[in-house]
Amino acid sequence: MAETPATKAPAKQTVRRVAVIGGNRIPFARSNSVYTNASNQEMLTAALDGLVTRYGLEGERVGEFAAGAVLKHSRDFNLARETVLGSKLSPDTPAFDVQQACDTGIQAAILVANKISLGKIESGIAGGTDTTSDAPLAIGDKLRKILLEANRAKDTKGRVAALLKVRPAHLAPDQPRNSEPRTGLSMGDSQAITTLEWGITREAQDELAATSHHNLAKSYDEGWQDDLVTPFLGVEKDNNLRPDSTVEKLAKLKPVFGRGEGATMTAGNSTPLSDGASAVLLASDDEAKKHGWTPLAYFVDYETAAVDYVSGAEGLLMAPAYAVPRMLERQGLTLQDFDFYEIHEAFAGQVLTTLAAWEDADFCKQKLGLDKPLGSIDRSKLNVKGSSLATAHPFAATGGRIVANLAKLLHEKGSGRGLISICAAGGQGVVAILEA
Ligand SMILES: CC(=O)SCCNC(=O)CCNC(=O)[C@H](O)C(C)(C)COP(=O)(O)OP(=O)(O)OC[C@H]1O[C@@H](n2cnc3c(N)ncnc32)[C@H](O)[C@@H]1OP(=O)(O)O
Repeated sequence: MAETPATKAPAKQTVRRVAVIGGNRIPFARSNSVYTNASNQEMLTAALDGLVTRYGLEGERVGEFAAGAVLKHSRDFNLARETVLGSKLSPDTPAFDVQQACDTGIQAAILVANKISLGKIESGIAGGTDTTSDAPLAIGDKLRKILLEANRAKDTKGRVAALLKVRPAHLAPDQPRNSEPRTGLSMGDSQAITTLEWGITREAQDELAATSHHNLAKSYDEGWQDDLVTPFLGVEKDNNLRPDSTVEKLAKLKPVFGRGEGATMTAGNSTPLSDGASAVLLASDDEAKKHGWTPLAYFVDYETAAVDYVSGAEGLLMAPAYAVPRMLERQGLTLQDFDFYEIHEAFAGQVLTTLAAWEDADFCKQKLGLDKPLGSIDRSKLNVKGSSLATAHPFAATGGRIVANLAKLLHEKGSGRGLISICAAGGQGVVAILEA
């Protein structure tokens, strides 16, 4: 009998492991310092081209480039593709934009990893960039509506009639806010509530901040940050780094989030607003072999979670505390089965409340449905090369920094497993596991 579409064998479905080949970033910078004239596209192109040069991809097509920025100008509606067109990659490389607030970078990596895992592409690059120095300013709603009306008018009389409605107050720009639309609270003020609820002390937060600076400073001294794309606009190092940070110095800073006696969050134990970009190359084993690339680590699993912070049922930045146990259960792992923990330091208070929640029997029982607490982690394995408090946190660039850092750490160790945890605005969180 002749083979028909209906009698043909089912289409091939593949699930493959996904290698992290390597990543790089430009040095991160505090807002309104050294990158005031750099756009998202320039920074992302620099991070991407760094990777393209390092892995011999000039003029080549990769399967896909997924990237994003949290704050985008309207001209950047097609940021990832425009970045490819301005880069050393082949213009035949497809690209698409991703946005999940501070989880943008890790989500971009997950999307690329899934496509590789399913056999749809052989390699891909994930990127992220953000600038708060070159933030998009929009015109206010009232002026925008008047201008649209003037644009629609059929004749000069109609246009003039519309434009005459403009009042001086309409000229105030609409600028991006660092606050949640549904609560009106900034990320910092939201976390200040959670920090207070969990009884996290000022000293514990300052200690975590000082450790982050010391770990990052040590990594520079050891030459570990050798894959940064430098100099970028003359910058060689993250300019937020303060190697001389001490708990005593940090204790002198005034609280900037929360109110009254319980306010413990300062500019020293919070990430600063900042600018920067990162990119990570992922590939199948076959593709890595073809190019002679040594995989640094493999993506094993990922999970996302979201919490109801609007009603106050949970803290804004607590989603990773929920995502991690789901992923651990699926993998049959405990919280202690890791050699490295990369927990994004949005605020020292966020890291410490997450760790406290995992140690708390009531939280683990009532909110996670577990018989016993997840327990403590070995703090000497946490953010060993520094994290966002020291590097700074250009929102969408942080995921790529963390994936690349962890993959490099696992490769150097030659074995083992690492946990990634990244909280984001909107009460969301993305977590992942990498293995050597
Ligand atoms: C999911 C997420 O990631 S949520 C997180 C998203 N990110 C955010 O919300 C960003 C939050 N950060 C901010 O809004 C701002 O950076 C703030 C409000 C914390 C601080 O802003 P600013 O007041 O402009 O900070 P600034 O850089 O001036 O620092 C204030 C002071 O702290 C000092 N300082 C900061 N870090 C340190 C340190 N490690 N050691 C000693 N002093 C320090 C500064 O020197 C400065 O001192 P000065 O006033 O004597 O000059």
